[in-house]
Amino acid sequence: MSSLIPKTFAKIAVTALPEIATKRVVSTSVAHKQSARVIEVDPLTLGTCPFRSTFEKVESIVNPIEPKVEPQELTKETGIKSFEHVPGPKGLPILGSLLDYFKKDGLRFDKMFEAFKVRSIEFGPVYKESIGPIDTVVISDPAEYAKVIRADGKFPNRKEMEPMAFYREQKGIGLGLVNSQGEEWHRQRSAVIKKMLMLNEVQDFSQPMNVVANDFITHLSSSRDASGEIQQLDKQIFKWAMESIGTFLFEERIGCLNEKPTELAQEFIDTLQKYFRLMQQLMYNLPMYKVFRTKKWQEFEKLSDRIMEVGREFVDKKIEKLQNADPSTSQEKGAFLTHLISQKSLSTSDVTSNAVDLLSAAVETTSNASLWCLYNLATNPEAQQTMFNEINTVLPNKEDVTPQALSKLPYVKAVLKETFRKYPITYATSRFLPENLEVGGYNIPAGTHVQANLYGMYSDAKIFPEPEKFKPERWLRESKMDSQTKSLSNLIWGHGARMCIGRRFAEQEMHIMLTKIIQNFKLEYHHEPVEPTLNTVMTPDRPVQIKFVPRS
Ligand code: HEM
Repeated sequence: MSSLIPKTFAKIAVTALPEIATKRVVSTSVAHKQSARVIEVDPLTLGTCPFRSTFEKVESIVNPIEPKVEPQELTKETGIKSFEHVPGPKGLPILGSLLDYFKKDGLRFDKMFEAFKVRSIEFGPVYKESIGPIDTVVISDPAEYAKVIRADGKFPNRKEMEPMAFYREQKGIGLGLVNSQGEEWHRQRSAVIKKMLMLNEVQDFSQPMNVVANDFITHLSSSRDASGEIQQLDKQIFKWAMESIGTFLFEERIGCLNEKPTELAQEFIDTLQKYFRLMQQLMYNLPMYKVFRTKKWQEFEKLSDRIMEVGREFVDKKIEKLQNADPSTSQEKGAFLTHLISQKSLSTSDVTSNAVDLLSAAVETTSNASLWCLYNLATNPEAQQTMFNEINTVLPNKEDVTPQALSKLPYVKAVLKETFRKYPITYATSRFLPENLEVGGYNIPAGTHVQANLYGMYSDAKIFPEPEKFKPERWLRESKMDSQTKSLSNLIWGHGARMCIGRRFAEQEMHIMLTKIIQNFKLEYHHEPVEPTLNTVMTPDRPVQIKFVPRS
């Protein structure tokens, strides 16, 4: 048992991208057994990654790749230093630097983004750290990380969300898009990608997003207390996020924003909130649940059972409806579940797993990103006024926020980008290298876990002058920022073939909702500053008490 402790802690410690955890991570050993081959890249399957296109034109990708040169030889021939020379904290045998995270005033797992920054200042733009037996290489130089992006293969490997994956394995349920790997992941992704990343498919959904956002404004208006603040604002935004993605996935309103949410909606919100909270606790703690069924695990299992059950109910209901539908009218535009069910490559269990994956990946991310946006706007009245003026010019009569209107609202988009820069909710990327790679003058062997230190890059004064200031202007077309630096904002969504599949959806729904909030309310903040902490994603460390003053 004692040997389990450092190992499992290490897994937790390096879980920088919260949607992910360790385990069946590296397929490089398999990759090495196969011979190198060139794979034609289908841009649709690959996904759109503007960051990638800035740095290179992808014509072909070699994956999986046979290492052509052994690390030592590479070092001798080219002067590139071997992996052993990568700087980093020394640490103890087996434990590595683990104890640094338990010292008084030391580094903290719930502030891993700060730990990355502190380490990179001490050890440089490429450093390695062993927390337990796992080596992680953290890269803080965008040009060096661009090499990792270029090396991203057709089947990029990332860490799993461990409790979620473990639950599904125990229950014999498909791992779904978030946690599956290799060809299995590709199969799932190919079935979903058209609906999620195609611009016109997502734009078709702007009208229902407007309806949900309008309901949210009504909900906020009636939730204001005597001082104009909204208690448990995070919970209210969570309801919006769930209603928005739920409407898209299940093709029907869930009822989260009703004055009295339906029983199912209320139960689903409570279940999901508890689920995320528990997931965080399980991810950032010893996974004793793998050894015996701890109390927390039993609770997590119960919540997961319920979530899968509700997902299954929605899917079954839809299947029944489709079976009874008139074929000439069953082609619903933008209907996501209908599309998934129609995919011959997916079983009903796959459909349920993917629907539940999308729901859980969508709610926590968009609700926290929106909360940070509102906080930034409330604490930066000038930026808020500029945003209001822009919205008022484009939509003087509070018309629907259409894709056409959004194309004329660059400042609204800049507010979201600047929010991600200040509070990168996914504060680091995660990849297992598919091939040996030179990064920063060191040879990093295939299979190594590497991460881009987004929080470090985004708060680096050499890259973003006055990083502590909230300045959406820096993202506008007319700003002096070079295009390579601008493209860094894309990394919040990951990169390459495995970048966030909900990106277009998330951006559109957040742009619409934020536009409507600023149209209807002036935001004020009269409390102590809020600090970021990790709660699966980067969240405010206390309730955000924003005053919502209705605009006349
Ligand atoms: C603020 C909003 C969001 C952010 C910042 C975000 C960020 C990310 C990141 C960084 C990844 C990992 C990408 C990689 O490894 O390259 C990811 C994956 C994923 N995201 Fe998002 N996400 C957001 C919203 C959403 C939404 C709304 C959905 C669903 C509608 C979604 C569904 C997913 C899924 C399914 C994956 C796994 C994709 C795969 O492995 O193929 N996300 N997201």
